[in-house]
Amino acid sequence: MPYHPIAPRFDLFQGCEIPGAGFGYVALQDIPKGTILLEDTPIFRLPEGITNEVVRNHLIRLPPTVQQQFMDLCIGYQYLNDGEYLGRFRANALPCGYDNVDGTGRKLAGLLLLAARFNHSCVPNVTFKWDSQAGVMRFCALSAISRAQELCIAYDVSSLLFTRDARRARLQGSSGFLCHCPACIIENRDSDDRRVALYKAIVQPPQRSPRETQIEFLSRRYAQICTALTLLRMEGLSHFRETLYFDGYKLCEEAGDRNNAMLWLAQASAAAATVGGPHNAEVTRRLQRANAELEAPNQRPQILRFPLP
Ligand SMILES: C[S@@+](CC[C@H](N)C(=O)[O-])C[C@H]1O[C@@H](n2cnc3c(N)ncnc32)[C@H](O)[C@@H]1O
Repeated sequence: MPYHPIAPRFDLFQGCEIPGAGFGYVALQDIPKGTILLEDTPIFRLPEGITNEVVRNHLIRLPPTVQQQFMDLCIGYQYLNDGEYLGRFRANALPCGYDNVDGTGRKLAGLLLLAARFNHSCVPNVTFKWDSQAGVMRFCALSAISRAQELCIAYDVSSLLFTRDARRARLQGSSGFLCHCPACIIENRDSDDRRVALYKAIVQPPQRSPRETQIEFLSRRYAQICTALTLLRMEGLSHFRETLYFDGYKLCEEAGDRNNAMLWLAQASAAAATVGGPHNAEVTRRLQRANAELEAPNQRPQILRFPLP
């Protein structure tokens, strides 16, 4: 049965001018965390390395109103040399799965006419995930959003763990604009320090030193994970919680602390559902396995070493 995307929730948000960032979306009322805001179907999906002519050829097959909507999209100055079609495509497309039709498995980017109006923020409150079965990109509220707040996605999730200057440089290089989001508009050394600590905890987790016992190392890593979860909250970030909870789960398993492993895994699953929708296959599989194992009475541990923070 063909999938019918939900209608955009224009009862919850509307488009308007955003100072310093062109057009964007703003909440019309308080929006609860997890609310599906938009399911958008790409007008076309294309691989990397295409030409202006290829984009034009896809566009001219579409109805004139769609062509006009495409031509109304913004084109960042660093894409001007690409030509008016490829430039607009590159400035507005989002990653939309892989090419499984021609067997190449190439990464594809898709042009979503409504979603192209989401601005970027380094404190994103909207997340998106490509649903390959339904052929739609789904946008959900990553946190509770207050009335009049702008709805923003992260164009580059990995750069959320950089300092303000590094984030701005990365976005200027990749997307051609100077970020004016709430986290970038004023310099904040404390925020920079927090993001550096988060980068270390998430991207460069520590190795066990030769002087440490295994339990000393696990305790040190556990303290770092708990601190990182607090820092994410202080920075207003909802991404990466899944990774940290999952690391907490593995740590508890390594320590033989199965009861707490289970609790950490449940948190990883809940965090994964918030960021990526309810179907994170790996976390779901491990959760089922851990549930089954915990049902065996002889697996129950006596010691609770690594409780959730
Ligand atoms: C995909 S479009 C988003 C919608 C766009 N604002 C519009 O008017 O159509 C990306 C462009 O929006 C602007 N933009 C998005 N996020 C921004 C931000 N955080 N700070 C400043 N400009 C931003 C930049 O001009 C960028 O090239």
